[in-house]
Amino acid sequence: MLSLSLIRRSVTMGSSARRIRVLSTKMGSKDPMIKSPDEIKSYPATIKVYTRTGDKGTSALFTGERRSKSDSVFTALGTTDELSSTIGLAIAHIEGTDASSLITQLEIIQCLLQDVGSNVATPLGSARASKMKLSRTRFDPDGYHCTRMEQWIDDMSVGLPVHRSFILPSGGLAASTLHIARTVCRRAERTLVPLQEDIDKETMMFVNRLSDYLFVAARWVAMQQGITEKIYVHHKGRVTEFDK
Ligand SMILES: Nc1ncnc2c1ncn2[C@@H]1O[C@H](COP(=O)(O)OP(=O)(O)OP(=O)(O)O)[C@@H](O)[C@H]1O
Repeated sequence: MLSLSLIRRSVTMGSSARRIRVLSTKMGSKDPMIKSPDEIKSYPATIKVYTRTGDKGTSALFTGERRSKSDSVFTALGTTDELSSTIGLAIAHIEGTDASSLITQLEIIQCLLQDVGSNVATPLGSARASKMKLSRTRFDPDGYHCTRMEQWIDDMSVGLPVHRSFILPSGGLAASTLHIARTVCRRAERTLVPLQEDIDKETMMFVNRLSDYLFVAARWVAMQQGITEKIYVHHKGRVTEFDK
């Protein structure tokens, strides 16, 4: 079986997996979505990344429906993609540091964001969303991922310095990148709000919890790396060396 995550990536992130699907259709498979690993291995190594079908400003949902790329669904998909990319950058800054134990969690989250994209790309109210597609793209039905992330948040929170004031996005390259990821996450959440009728409620919960996770993760990384976070101070009347 072609793994579900591969199928999902094909819809949401523009990977070569969709080309595999297109190719398998041409090869005459009854169900183009389901291929054995051996069949996939036998595909030519140079599968084209582009189909040119999106050149006129429309693209396809997982249901096959085509919509304008300015549609809210693609805004949400694109923002989820940005979020995952930013987490990838944070991982690159964490690698090889004292905070590297966090990478497994961040990679799991990147995979879950693919699943979020699949959920978004299969609108619940769409007449073209078959039962099979809906069950494949159902996100976190028992709330497992959200609950696990809450546990991760609680675990990381132990021992973090307590501040009475705002913590500024700071704490070194890795922590600051996680803060950027947090802000992209909040933007992703805002893009999901208009789609609430068409996505699973657990998708909203997960993305909302993820911004909390990224905030705590940024602080935890700074602490692991021995970098002091910057705290908000009220500046009115405070003289700096440039004011003299
Ligand atoms: N600009 C976009 N923003 C967000 N999501 C997009 C965008 N363009 C496409 N997508 C989504 O990502 C998937 C893969 O992207 P891809 O670039 O392959 O699509 P396309 O532009 O329609 O096709 P092609 O690039 O082959 O002409 C699409 O099926 C669609 O769900």
